[in-house]
Amino acid sequence: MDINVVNALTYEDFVKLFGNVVEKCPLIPAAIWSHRPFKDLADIEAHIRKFIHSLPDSGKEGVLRCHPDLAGLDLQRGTLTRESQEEQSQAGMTTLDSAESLQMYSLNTDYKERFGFPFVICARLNSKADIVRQLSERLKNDRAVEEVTTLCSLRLRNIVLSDIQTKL
Ligand SMILES: NC(=O)NC1=NC(=O)NC1=O
Repeated sequence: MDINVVNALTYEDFVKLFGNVVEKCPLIPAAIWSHRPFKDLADIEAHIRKFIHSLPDSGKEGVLRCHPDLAGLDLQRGTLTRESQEEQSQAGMTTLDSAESLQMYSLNTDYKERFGFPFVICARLNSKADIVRQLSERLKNDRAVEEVTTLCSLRLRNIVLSDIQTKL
């Protein structure tokens, strides 16, 4: 998709197209719209990263809390966003056996109790085994915001590198 097409979008169409590049945080594309015209896709990504990293810790934690647990209640209830559903199923979260589901529930619960926000990882870039390993390891330390910006970049590319007209 041509960056000039993105730059010509109304505010409403821009948020309609990019509103969920950061899970359930339409505020972020709504805020960076002010920075158009964008040079290219990387410029859009840079503005989103800058916005997220400029947030106070409470704001960063709020962004993390907008992410559904992997293999959590939203998945079981069928209430995931389209993007999350695709990402979680691609990472094997929809085909866990009962022991794996229990392990994910237990690790996610421990993680939220320890940090006060959910474990977030870019599911598209990790296998089921990677996710369990990272979740276990990160119970010791955390790099969740980097995962959010990586996740966002993949969603952004998915939109920008596809046919814009079909999404408006
Ligand atoms: N807690 C999470 O990491 N959730 C997710 N990661 C993804 O890539 N998609 C999600 O829904």
